[in-house]
Amino acid sequence: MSENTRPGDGQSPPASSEGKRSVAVLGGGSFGTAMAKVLAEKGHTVHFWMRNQDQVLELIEQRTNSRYMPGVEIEGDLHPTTSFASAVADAEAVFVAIPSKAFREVIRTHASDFTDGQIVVSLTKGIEREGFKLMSEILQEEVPRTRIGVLSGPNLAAEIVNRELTATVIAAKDPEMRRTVQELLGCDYFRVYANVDVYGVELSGALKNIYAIVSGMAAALDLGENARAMLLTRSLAEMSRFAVSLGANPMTFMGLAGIGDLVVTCTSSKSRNYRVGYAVGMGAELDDAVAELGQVAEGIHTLLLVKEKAESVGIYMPLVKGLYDILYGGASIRAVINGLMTAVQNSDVEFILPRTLSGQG
Ligand SMILES: NC(=O)C1=CN([C@@H]2O[C@H](COP(=O)(O)OP(=O)(O)OC[C@H]3O[C@@H](n4cnc5c(N)ncnc54)[C@H](O)[C@@H]3O)[C@@H](O)[C@H]2O)C=CC1
Ligand SMILES: O=C(CO)COP(=O)(O)O
Repeated sequence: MSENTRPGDGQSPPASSEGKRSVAVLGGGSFGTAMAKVLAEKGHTVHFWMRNQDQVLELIEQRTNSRYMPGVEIEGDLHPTTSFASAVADAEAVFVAIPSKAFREVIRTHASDFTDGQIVVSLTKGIEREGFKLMSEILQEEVPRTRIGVLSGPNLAAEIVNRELTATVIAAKDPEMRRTVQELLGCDYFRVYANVDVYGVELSGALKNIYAIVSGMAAALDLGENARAMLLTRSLAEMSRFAVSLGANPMTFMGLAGIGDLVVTCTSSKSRNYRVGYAVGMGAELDDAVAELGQVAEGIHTLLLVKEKAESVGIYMPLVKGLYDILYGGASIRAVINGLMTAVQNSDVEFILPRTLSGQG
């Protein structure tokens, strides 16, 4: 599809003045920029908070964020700022795109700036080490009087900024909140579906990053199309086994936030996690691959936490274990693949035919 014919290009009617609402986006990286752009183009007043003053100035003067989204201009009523309090003060909804490592610290530092009943939506796909907490759980602890939700799905920022057709999922218990987020974000290139399984949607978004690293590695080794399908399917089996054991709804994994996000992240070199896996598969050291990326690849961190958690609750996760052995245990990729391929053969869909525990495959 050419730039001129993209559904959102100039044909997307901006929100009418009565549809114009005030929102905030926290985090000046790739995804914060993409979501600020969607919201501003929809015609809302967007308060865009980031810590870097130079980035704020560039956004004000040139309407670009060249460090994270070179060549992308943001139109509309955008208010970039380093003042957290002024960003969230009048916002009906606050969208948080802060990497998981800094998420609690940022929210805790500014907790008193949030207002009671304000909608706060996490866009972050990661897990906190201490207590294996998801971002919505952190929000619940730090800003308990807000209304909390999670947005997750196959949402590559690099495509959203070009108005390429995208769908996502808002997960929240409160139906009114789900509707509000659908209204705020939905437009002719961005569709928002709803789910009530907050835990499943959120955990799925974090887990798929691990498998994107694995897939990137497999692509570097040119393992073939059958292998790619096997890997994707067994990744889905493994992540859903883990998440369901912790309380997620298995059906969530059939949706956009499950299989949808897994497919896009495991098959696209636009995914940072996939790129890290690819680089390691080509022989790079992990630290060099991450440094070269210059952006967050949550899966590296999530891998450690999930490996630990899976062992502590006794969930069999051979792909997580294999990736951990490669990245942190010095195992060769070929030896790990060989181990996986020669493990005892087991059931395909374990929700239909339960896995035999002796045949850990
Ligand atoms: N980029 C993408 O395509 C998507 C990303 N996400 C998720 O969004 C989250 C954020 O990722 P990106 O924006 O892509 O990362 P990024 O690496 O592009 O940017 C991270 C941003 O966070 C800021 N940051 C880091 N520590 C901070 C702190 N202590 N205080 C204030 N700001 C801080 C950085 O300055 C930077 O602006 C991640 O959890 C990621 O998984 C979710 C969907 C799509
Ligand atoms: O979550 C994403 C797409 O849905 C982005 O994935 P990466 O963080 O690997 O770029």
